[in-house]
Amino acid sequence: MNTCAPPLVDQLQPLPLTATTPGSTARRRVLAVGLIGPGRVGSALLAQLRAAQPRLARDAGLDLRLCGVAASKRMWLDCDDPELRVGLGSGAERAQIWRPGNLDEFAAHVTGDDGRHALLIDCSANDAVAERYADWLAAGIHVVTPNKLAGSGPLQRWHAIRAACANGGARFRYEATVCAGLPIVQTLRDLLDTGDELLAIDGMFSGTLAWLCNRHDGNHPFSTLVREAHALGYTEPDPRNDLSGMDVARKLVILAREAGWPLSLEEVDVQSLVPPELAALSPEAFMQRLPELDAPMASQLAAARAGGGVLRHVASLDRHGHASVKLVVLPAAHTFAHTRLTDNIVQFTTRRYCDNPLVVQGPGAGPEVTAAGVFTDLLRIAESLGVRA
Ligand SMILES: NC(=O)c1ccc[n+]([C@@H]2O[C@H](COP(=O)([O-])OP(=O)(O)OC[C@H]3O[C@@H](n4cnc5c(N)ncnc54)[C@H](O)[C@@H]3O)[C@@H](O)[C@H]2O)c1
Ligand SMILES: N[C@@H](CCO)C(=O)O
Repeated sequence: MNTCAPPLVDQLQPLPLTATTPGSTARRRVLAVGLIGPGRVGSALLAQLRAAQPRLARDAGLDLRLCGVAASKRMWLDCDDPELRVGLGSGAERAQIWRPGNLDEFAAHVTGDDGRHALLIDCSANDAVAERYADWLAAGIHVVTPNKLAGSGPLQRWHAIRAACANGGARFRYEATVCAGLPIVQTLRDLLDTGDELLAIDGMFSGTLAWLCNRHDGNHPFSTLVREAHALGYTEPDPRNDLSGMDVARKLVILAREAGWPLSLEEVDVQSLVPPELAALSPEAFMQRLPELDAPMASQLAAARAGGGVLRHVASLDRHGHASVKLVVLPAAHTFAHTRLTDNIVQFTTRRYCDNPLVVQGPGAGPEVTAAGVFTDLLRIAESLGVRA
């Protein structure tokens, strides 16, 4: 939800992404795009792509062609159509012709047979989609995703994805898997590529838990706040992934692997806020029993306050591969105590940034900012494309 007034910069002419003369076709590139997972993030991204298409064509010579949208059971092809409505609500369904979902057909359709550049965006939280990345990349299709399952899943699959990129030349970007739209993966990449050495990463990596810690002041039951965070699009599709600490653990694994450390999810020491008796329920049954978290969370809050501290969800990773995720009590003067709303904060301690770590901070969850992170990845790939079609 974006409640900010339009910034002044919107009134200025945007700068070109590449050195094109407006209207010139000298550097005009076509990028065919398919979106998988039109949920909260996917729908926000569709809206952003639609809004940016004319500007990108005019100022950057980039012809962004939205060729299809695939949901869990059905897909819609040939949707490079100004009438395509975003959000895919009931009105949109009436306006579109859906076919049964088939990711092979979907990828082939986006790729086309005219040698154009093709890019698939996975905005699902589905492992079966992540399982396809290596094949798509090997076939020359670029992949962009906020889905953490490939980056934090089996190491063998992760290596296959990296190998497919190295061998096939297609690019895989996943900035939005860590802290939504914040530049975390790219910052780490830049540090390492310029010869710095990572010593540790510490911070708050959950927008949902940051927001819950900020809002949980004793005036509202914790369960009410979790429902609100879900409705605002901050949580994972199943909020237990946030409350269990597993979503943050996945982010640590993604960053560790980026640094070349072969960390696996099982190696992260994670403290869960979900009691064992609620862990195996269906998502719907879990949401019904959410109030069972109210009393334990109220008592954690009271204990923190009694000691003059605040509750914060903190994660750490060091160069020996030790990774931990937990709810802690911090002194009210601590840097992490002064974050707002869904703020994430990530501290990189490196050989260069040693006495005073490099810090990135800002909103770390929500459809708009996450979609913007995905869009940025798309643009980074588009910048590197040659003219083909
Ligand atoms: N919401 C955030 O703030 C945020 C931030 C960073 C990353 N993410 C990640 O972005 C992704 C999407 O999150 P969301 O909040 O939009 O979730 P969502 O549940 O709103 O959307 C997911 C969509 O994927 C679809 N889907 C599921 N399986 C599919 C399949 N096999 N093929 C095609 N579509 C399928 C679902 O039907 C749904 O429309 C997740 O991987 C999440 O971890 C979300
Ligand atoms: N559910 C996640 C989204 C961003 O990855 C969070 O709250 O941080």
